[in-house]
Amino acid sequence: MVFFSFIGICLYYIFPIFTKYLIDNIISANNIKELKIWLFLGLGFSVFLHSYIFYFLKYQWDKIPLYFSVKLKKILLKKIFKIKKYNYKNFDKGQLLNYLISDSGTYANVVVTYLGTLTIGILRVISGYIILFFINPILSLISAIFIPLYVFSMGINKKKLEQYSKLERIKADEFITNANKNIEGKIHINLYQKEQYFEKIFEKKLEEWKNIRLKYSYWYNFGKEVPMFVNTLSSFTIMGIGAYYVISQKMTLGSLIMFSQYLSMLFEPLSQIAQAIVEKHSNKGILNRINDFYNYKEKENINLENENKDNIIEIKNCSIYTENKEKLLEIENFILNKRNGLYIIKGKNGAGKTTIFNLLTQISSPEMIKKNNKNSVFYFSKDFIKNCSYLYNPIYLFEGDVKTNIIFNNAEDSNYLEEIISMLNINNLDKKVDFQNLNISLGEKQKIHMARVLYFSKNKSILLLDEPLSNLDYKTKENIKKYLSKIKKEKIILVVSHENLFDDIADKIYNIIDNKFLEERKEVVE
Ligand SMILES: Nc1ncnc2c1ncn2[C@@H]1O[C@H](COP(=O)(O)OP(=O)(O)OP(=O)(O)O)[C@@H](O)[C@H]1O
Repeated sequence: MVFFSFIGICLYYIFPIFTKYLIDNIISANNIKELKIWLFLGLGFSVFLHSYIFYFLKYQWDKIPLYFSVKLKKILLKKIFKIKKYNYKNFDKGQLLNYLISDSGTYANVVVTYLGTLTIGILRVISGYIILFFINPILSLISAIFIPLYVFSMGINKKKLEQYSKLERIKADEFITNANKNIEGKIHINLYQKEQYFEKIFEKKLEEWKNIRLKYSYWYNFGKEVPMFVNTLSSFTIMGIGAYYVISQKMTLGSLIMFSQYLSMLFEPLSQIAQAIVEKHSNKGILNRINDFYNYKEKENINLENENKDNIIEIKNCSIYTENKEKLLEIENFILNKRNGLYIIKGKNGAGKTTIFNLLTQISSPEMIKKNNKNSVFYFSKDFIKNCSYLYNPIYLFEGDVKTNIIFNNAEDSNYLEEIISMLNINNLDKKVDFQNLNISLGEKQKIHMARVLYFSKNKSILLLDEPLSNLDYKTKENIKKYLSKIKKEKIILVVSHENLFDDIADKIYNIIDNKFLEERKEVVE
């Protein structure tokens, strides 16, 4: 690209020579015949020059930030997927959407434009200056005085721009989060006729963003205009001094006009450099946060206990706190050895049942666990997550048919899939799941969810089921019961349920009563 740009610069430099020739040789000699040739050549050259600039410089240059931003978007999504599950809650959804949709594009544009403009711009400034020096050394030296002034003017609003660019992004994130909520909640909002209420919140967020954006825009345009002022000032001054040279016949008019054309060619890259520097400052907020996110390092996995081969789970004298540091429950003794079976956890709403599952699968932070004394233990086997399939709520359906929603892109195990779907009475594997999942009923969603977790549990030894019976019909519930009583011989199944349907096939029942995790029914060892 630098090579193509260099050729472009050389071609560009031919134009002022045309002008000088026109003024000093054709106009002064009243040569109409040569004027026609001049016009013809000039036109041909302009077409060639601008075709070259359009294709090799503008179009090819444009590809670079586009390719870079596409690559960056892919990298950022990978990074999002790598964030530990329990740290994910610390990220704002709007912020992550902004990273993927807008910030990555701006980042690529700013970096590529900045580096490109600096390299090509400096090359153009140096070569342009050499030409000016050869035309008129004194005028070129006067022009040089303006260069440091120009450079200084580029950084005049640096601090303000950086400050507002950071703030602008924060407000944009909040706005995107809110916009996303409105889109997701549209039907609910309509049902309660609360459009005005949500519009007000939306407008408030929009207004906050707009006000910061205005301040940002003020400093952005101010920062761009100061170098332009230096530009005008310099060409104005130099033309005045040049006019003196022409009047005192030390320079021809053609040379002065050629000089002024080359001068504008010198100030053009300088303006572009100034522009690129202003862009860099004005997007500092984006550059910094993308860099920070890219370099984001997470705390190492908190190692809870040493490997204990006898038990799958061993929790003794521990308290579980919520993310807001409120005590949720105490577990005096919860030991699950490697004996297969069905274990039920009960308790009122908000007692902490799901939290236990989330802690075991590291969706909730291990920091929520507090050991009460030195004999306390919070242990689950290291490969717990690897060996477990978890019916995690809320239900997640994605674009694709029902079958894809069950097996993702896994190779199809037809017999196994058939066994699951007939047990769950699923008969619409080809049905497309629409944008809002409106064409899938609540019970159908729960069945797809259940089918997925069972399909993925084939080679796993632990199954965690959080409210597996929600919205299901009686027949399907009975089928699930039969199915679980069969597979409990091969797996450890932990179930959170408010229903008593599984009680008679359960090997043990736990209950959370008054914030205490208790064994309600001891295991019957056959
Ligand atoms: N990610 C979280 N951030 C903040 N608080 C949380 C989080 N997860 C759980 N909690 C708190 O923990 C409490 C217990 O939630 P949990 O989902 O474990 O209850 P549950 O026993 O499964 O209830 P339910 O039967 O209603 O599903 C909640 O009231 C909530 O305040």
